[in-house]
Amino acid sequence: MDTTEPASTASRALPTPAQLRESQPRPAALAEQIEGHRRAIRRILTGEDDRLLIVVGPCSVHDEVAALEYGERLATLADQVSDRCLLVMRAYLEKPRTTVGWKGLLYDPERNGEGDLEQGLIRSRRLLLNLAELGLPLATEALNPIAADYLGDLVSWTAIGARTTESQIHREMASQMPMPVGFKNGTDGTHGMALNAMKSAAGSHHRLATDEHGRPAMLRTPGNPDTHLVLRGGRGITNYDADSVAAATAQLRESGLNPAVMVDCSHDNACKDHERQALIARDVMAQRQAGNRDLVGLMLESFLVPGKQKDDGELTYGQSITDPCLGWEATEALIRELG
Ligand SMILES: O=C[C@H](O)[C@H](O)COP(=O)(O)O
Ligand SMILES: C=C(OP(=O)(O)O)C(=O)O
Repeated sequence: MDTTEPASTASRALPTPAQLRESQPRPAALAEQIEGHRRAIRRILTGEDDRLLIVVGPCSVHDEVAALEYGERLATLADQVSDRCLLVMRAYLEKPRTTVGWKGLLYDPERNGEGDLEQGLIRSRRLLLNLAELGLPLATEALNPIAADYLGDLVSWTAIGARTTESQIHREMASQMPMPVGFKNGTDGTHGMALNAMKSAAGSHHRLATDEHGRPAMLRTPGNPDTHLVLRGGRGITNYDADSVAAATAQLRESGLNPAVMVDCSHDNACKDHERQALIARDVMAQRQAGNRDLVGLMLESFLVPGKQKDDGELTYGQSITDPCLGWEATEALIRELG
């Protein structure tokens, strides 16, 4: 028998979601703005609004100053293209890792491996408030269900990532979310599990969760009718081409689900080559122009400076430390061309 003691686990109390929200409240005008953004996204998903939904921004936020500068530029562009596109900024504070790695501003804001969830939560909420004040709708990936309780009131569109689409816990969480939710296809490139996720999230669940005061609670969820599929490729297979999109939308229809699809131009669709994102976006637009109105949205990973860098010394301002991103100039030119 192995008698080795497990490594000791240190515990640090955190503010409750209610306490954090109270210390950094969402003003009433912002609440109205966010509800308006959620409605606008829903209208695109149901086809009532023909504009293109574009979720665009850094793979991850590691530097709030650079994220805010990006947000300012995006807000200006969003106004200029608003007749054709609805731009939603990726403000991703939690990163799912294939094995291990930095998990995002929320967990380890100083990126020194020590972790500081209290500061991470405070800084994440402050950043979302500052970005929302720019008038931008915001997107995040909801990874830890408890984190969503601290930040979800500031978010207009949520992703459930490729690594968690099959998780019942995430489907239950999505079923309670007050905003549209995109389920990514799995990391193997198949989309069946995302369709199952949409069916599950549409229904009501009894969730074992915590309430806004951090107390364990049984929550009965209302079900979320505003979910959709995000095609992101997987294991060397891309799935943004017309045949793959047609196969996915046919299956969505057969399952009685909304056929509205977003193509993630990054991740396995781009084989992690950020420059391919523009080619993919143009291919999707050509499909739209050829009459495919099930294609309602695009996701782009984009930051101020193109590419990515290792986080092991002096950093280049505005460049990703996770997946490679399009730079600002290429992003702006591409978005002006789309729609
Ligand atoms: O979007 C970011 C990454 O693709 C995801 O977090 C996985 O990253 P990793 O494979 O580098 O851990
Ligand atoms: C992690 C992400 O995507 P995926 O779940 O598709 O890998 C992401 O969009 O940051």
